[in-house]
Amino acid sequence: MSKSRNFFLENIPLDEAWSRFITAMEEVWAWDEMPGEEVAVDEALGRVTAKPVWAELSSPAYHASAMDGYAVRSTDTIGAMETAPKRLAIGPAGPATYVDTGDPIPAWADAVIMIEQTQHIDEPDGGESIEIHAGVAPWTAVRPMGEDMVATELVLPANHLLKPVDLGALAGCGHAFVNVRRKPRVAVIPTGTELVTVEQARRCGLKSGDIIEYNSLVLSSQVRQWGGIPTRYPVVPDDYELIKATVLEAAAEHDLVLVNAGSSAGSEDFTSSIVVELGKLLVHGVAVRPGHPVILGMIAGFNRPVIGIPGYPVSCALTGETFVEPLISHWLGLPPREQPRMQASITRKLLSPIGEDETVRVTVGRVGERAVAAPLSRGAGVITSLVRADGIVRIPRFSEGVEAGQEVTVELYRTPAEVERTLVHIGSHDLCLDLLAQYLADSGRRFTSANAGSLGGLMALKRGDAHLAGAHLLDPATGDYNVSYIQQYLPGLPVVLLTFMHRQQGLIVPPGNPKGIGGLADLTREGLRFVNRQRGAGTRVLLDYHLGKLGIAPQQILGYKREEYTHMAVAVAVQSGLADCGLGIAAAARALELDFIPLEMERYDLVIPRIHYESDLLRPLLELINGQELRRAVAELPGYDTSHMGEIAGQW
Ligand SMILES: Nc1nc2c(c(=O)[nH]1)N[C@H]1C(S)=C(S)[C@@H](COP(=O)(O)OP(=O)(O)OC[C@H]3O[C@@H](n4cnc5c(N)ncnc54)[C@H](O)[C@@H]3O)O[C@H]1N2
Ligand code: MOO
Repeated sequence: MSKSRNFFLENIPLDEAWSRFITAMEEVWAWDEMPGEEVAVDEALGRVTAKPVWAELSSPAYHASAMDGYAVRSTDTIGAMETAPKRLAIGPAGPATYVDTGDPIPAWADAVIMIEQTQHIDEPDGGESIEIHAGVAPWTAVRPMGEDMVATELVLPANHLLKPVDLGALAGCGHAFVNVRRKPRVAVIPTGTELVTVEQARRCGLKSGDIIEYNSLVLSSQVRQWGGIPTRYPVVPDDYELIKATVLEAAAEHDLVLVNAGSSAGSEDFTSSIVVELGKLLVHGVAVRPGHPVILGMIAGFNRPVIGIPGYPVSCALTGETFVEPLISHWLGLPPREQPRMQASITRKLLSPIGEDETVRVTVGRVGERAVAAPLSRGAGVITSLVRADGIVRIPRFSEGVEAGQEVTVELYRTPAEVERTLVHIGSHDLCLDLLAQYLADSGRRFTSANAGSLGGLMALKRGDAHLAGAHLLDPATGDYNVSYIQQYLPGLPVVLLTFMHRQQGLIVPPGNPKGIGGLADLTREGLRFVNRQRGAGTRVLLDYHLGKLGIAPQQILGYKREEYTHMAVAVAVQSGLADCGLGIAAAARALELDFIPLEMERYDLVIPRIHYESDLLRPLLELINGQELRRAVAELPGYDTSHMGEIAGQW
C-alpha cells in the first residue's frame, strides 16, 4: 500500500458527506443506537433511557393525608356552620383521628380537616373531640393513592435524557435501576511530531516549532460533554506505521476513532492513506470552512467509523460539533443538539468563498433595538475566537458573503438573556478594556470588544452597531483628542466624550536598544526598519502629527507602509527581528520584554452615544469609571495615568 502523500482533497457538500458516512455505517450495523445497560438510579444522571419505564409501584402507595389535621368522614361534617358548629369525638375508629402530613388516612375516612380549622375540646367525661365550623367535601386534603404515579403507568419514554427530577420519579415508583444506553466509547488520537504536552512545555520551555498539544483535550471534553466516554491517547509522532498501529488498536476497543491532524496534504499527513489501507475512505475534504480536510471512513474487520479531524484547533473543535456530536447523539437516541438562534445585523462586510459553507465566530449584543453580531478572527488557529464567541453565523456555500448591516441568523453559544446584558465595544483596543470587562462581570454585565481602530469605532457608533467606542485620535491642528473627529464624523448624534485614561506611547525597540534609537528623528536613519500601524489607527495619526512637526516625510522612513493592526502585532514584529522599531504603547513592549522609549502621554476616551450613556445597561460602567477600584487597577499597569479618569471631555 502506498504511503505517499495524498494531494487530492475533495469538496463534498456536508449533506452528501453525511449520507455517505451513514450509509457505510448502516451496512455494518454501526449506525444502530447503543444497546441498553442497567445502572443504579443514583448513577443515571445525564444518561438516556434505552426502554420506556413503567411504574412498579403507585405513588403514593396509599391514601395519604396532605395536611396535619384530623381524618374524618366527609358525610359526618355535613351541616357544620359558623353559627352551628359540629363536634366530632377523637378516636382511632373515628369520627375524627389525628394524622400528620403524609400519614395514611384510616380506611373509614375520606377527608382531612386542617388542624387550624378545628378547635380542640376536652369533654367532661375525659374524652376529647374537635369542633368544626364548616363541612368538607370528600377527598379534601387527601392525596389519593396513585395521585402521582399509578403502578403500570408510563413514567418515562425511551430515549429520554435523565434529569435530576426524573431520577426522583424513577425511585419514587420503585426502580432502583434503570436501563440506559451504553455510552459510546470514543478514541481520541493526537498525531504530530511537533506536539508537546503542556507539562513538558512548563518543564522544558518551548523550542521553535514546538506546539502545545490541546486538541485531544478539547475533543475528549466534547465527547464527555455529549455523553460519550473518551480515551485520550498520548501523542503519536508523524510515523505511518505507529499511527496505523494505534488506529487499529483503538478500533478494537472503541465505537468511534478520532485521528487528529495529518488530514491535509502535507509531507506527513498520513491519515487518509491509513484509512485506505485499513478499510474504506468515504470522504476526504468537505465543503466547509474551517474544517475542510475532514476525513470520513470505516475500519474494516472491526467495522468502526473513523474521523480524521483537521489539526488547526478551531477546525478541530468545529469538526467535533459538526460530525462527532450528531453521531454520539444519534447513538444515544437523542436528536442532534440545537442551539438557540437569533437574528442579528452583522457589523462588517464578510467575503466568503463560493462552494464552501463557512462558519464565522461572532460576539453578539443588543444595541438599542437592534441585535448586532461582530465577527471575530477567522483564523483556524485562533482558539480564543471560539472562547470569546457568543455564537456562530453560517455563510452558505452558494453565497459570496454578507454585506455590513445584513441580517444573519446566529446560533448562540449563550442564552438570549446573556446577550441582553452585553455591552458592545467597537474601536481602538487597549489592555484596560480587559480590566474593565473583569470588573463589569461583577455587576452582571458582559463586555465584548472588537478591535476596529479609533475611526472604525466612530463609524460603528454612526451605524448604531456599538454602545461605545474607545478612541485616541489626535487633532494636529488643536493638539486635542477626539473632539474634532466626533464633530466631523458623528454630526447630529448626541454623544458624551468620557476620558478613560492617558497612556504612554513611544517607540518599541529590542531589549538593550541595539540600534541606539533616541526618538522619531532617528526613523530616517539609513537601513533602520520601521513597522507602522494601519490607517485610521490613533497611533498612526499620532505618528503623522509628530513627523509633520519634525518635517519628516513618510517616504524618508523605511517600513512606513508596512502596517500592523494591533500594538501587540507591532511588538511581535520588533521581537522577531522583522523591524527595528515601531510606535505603540508601553504595555505591549512590557508584555514581550522589549525596551520602550517614551514619546507622549496620549488621551484615550470612550465615546458613548447619549442614549446608551443614560441607559441602565451602561450604569455599572459609569460607576466603575467614576469609582476608585478600577482607577487603582489601571494605575498599577505600566504606562498609564488615571488622574483624568471619568472627566467629561465634551458632549454634543
Ligand atoms: N497544501 C495544503 N495545505 C493545507 C490544506 C490544503 O488543502 N492544502 N488545508 C489547510 C487546512 S484548511 C487545514 S484545516 C489544515 C489541516 O491540517 P492537518 O489536519 O494536516 O494538521 P497539521 O498540518 O498537522 O496541523 C495544523 C496545525 O494545527 C496544529 N495542531 C495539530 N494538532 C494539534 C493538537 N493536537 N493540538 C494543538 N495544535 C495542533 C499543528 O501544529 C499545526 O500548526 O491544513 C492546511 N494546509
Ligand atoms: O478547513 Mo481549514 O479548517 O479551513 O482551516
